[in-house]
Amino acid sequence: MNMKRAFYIGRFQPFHLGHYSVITSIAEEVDELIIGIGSAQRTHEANNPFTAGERVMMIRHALEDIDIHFYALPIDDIQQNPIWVSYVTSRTPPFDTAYTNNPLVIELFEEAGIAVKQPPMYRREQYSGTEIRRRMLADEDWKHLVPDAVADVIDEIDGVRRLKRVSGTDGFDY
Ligand SMILES: Nc1ncnc2c1ncn2[C@@H]1O[C@H](COP(=O)(O)OP(=O)(O)OP(=O)(O)O)[C@@H](O)[C@H]1O
Ligand SMILES: NC(=O)c1ccc[n+]([C@@H]2O[C@H](COP(=O)(O)O)[C@@H](O)[C@H]2O)c1
Repeated sequence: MNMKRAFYIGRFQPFHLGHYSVITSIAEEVDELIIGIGSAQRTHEANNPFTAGERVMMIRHALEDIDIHFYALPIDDIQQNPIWVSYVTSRTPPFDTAYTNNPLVIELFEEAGIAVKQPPMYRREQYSGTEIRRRMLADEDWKHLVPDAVADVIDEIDGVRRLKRVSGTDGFDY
């Protein structure tokens, strides 16, 4: 059986409806999708508030209604860009296409001879991790920008409170 398998990487801090929209499109093109949870080691930081395990939960629950077989795999950063693609492929199922808009990731995959597809940006002004974290810190509405299941995970882990604490915006100095 010749399976069409693709790789989609992001930090997913948090997983939002832009990511969801990309994955629904990819699901129409491939049999299986490997979702790389990048910078897996980063957590409890203003730009990376959620753990790899929490991001696995977000993705697992958010994609329950999409008809695709996927693997969500945490991938730590390493210091050497030239061997990053080998590092990724050494811990993922085999794939033939990488989906990303990150210029460094595009460069590294293309140099390694792996086909890259750049998914079109979907309502980027709102569907952006940076914008969602900004709204969380400012007590503005953000739940409509993520799948309901992701909002539930963030509530369960008290994620907004953590983000405020690690960003130093809860009234304390760190
Ligand atoms: N609204 C969107 N529509 C389509 N693709 C998106 C959208 N937002 C992010 N992506 C893509 O998804 C991949 C993973 O993105 P990432 O997890 O960095 O989200 P982000 O919203 O860009 O986060 P941050 O603002 O925290 O950097 C990247 O290739 C990114 O370009
Ligand atoms: N040397 C490395 O570890 C290396 C190189 C390229 C991308 N990455 C990671 O890939 C991910 C790319 O995701 P984004 O497109 O969301 O930035 C990030 O987590 C980034 O740190 C790591």
